[in-house]
Amino acid sequence: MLPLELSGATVRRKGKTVLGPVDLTLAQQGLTIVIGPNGSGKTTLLRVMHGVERLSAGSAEWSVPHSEARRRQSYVFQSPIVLRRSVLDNLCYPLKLMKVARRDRVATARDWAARIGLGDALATPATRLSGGERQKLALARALIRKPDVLFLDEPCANLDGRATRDIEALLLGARAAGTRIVMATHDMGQARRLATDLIFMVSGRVHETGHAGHIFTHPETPELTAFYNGDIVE
Ligand SMILES: Nc1ncnc2c1ncn2[C@@H]1O[C@H](COP(=O)(O)OP(=O)(O)OP(=O)(O)O)[C@@H](O)[C@H]1O
Repeated sequence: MLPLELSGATVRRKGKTVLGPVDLTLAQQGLTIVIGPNGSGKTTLLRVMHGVERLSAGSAEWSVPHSEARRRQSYVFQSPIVLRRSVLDNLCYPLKLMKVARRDRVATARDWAARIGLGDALATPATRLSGGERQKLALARALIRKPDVLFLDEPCANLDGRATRDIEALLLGARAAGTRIVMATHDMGQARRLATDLIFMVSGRVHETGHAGHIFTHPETPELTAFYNGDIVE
């Protein structure tokens, strides 16, 4: 379904341009990290790519029809959304929507529960899990569908080191299995650990973009240099 081509993609809200115009090609391979100050448009960019944000101008086109593209991608929010049901039911639900047979659903769900360290908590209501456990469950619910493309909006915000490490391991596993990942983060350490390429947003525009091997060591704009240094960028 890749590449995804954004051409002049623009989002206006209440007369204010919050994104764009953005021209961008999301290539076939890799793990793209989106960074930038608060309000720079990271979430809006992800939502545009995912196809849930109405464009005021421009376009966002996959190499397959929109309906097919939608089916083959998942989105994980910063505040994980879990059903008020058991861990097992949470994991079975996406498979049910995909019409997977019940026995296979349960086997796959058990396998994923074990992978995220919740193998002994199958019957626990998801609402009773810790923040880190809940985020892992939300990620497993996205990955269980084997999406071709996975969007994540700050999935490790407010998580401790261990939960963050677990989530990063799941993401690297998904990437190795062929899932194309696009993720917004505020954590520069995480960006350096995971990114194959970087998109740096400022004021709703793509300010700088490039491959990890180069952009972390040779930022071209003073704003990205300042951002790396932890200075305030507006
Ligand atoms: N529903 C809305 N109505 C009006 N403006 C909005 C709305 N949602 C977001 N915005 C504005 O759009 C701009 C981009 O917001 P966005 O959430 O995409 O930024 P972000 O980089 O993800 O920010 P953060 O790092 O704080 O999550 C901001 O100026 C924000 O105030």
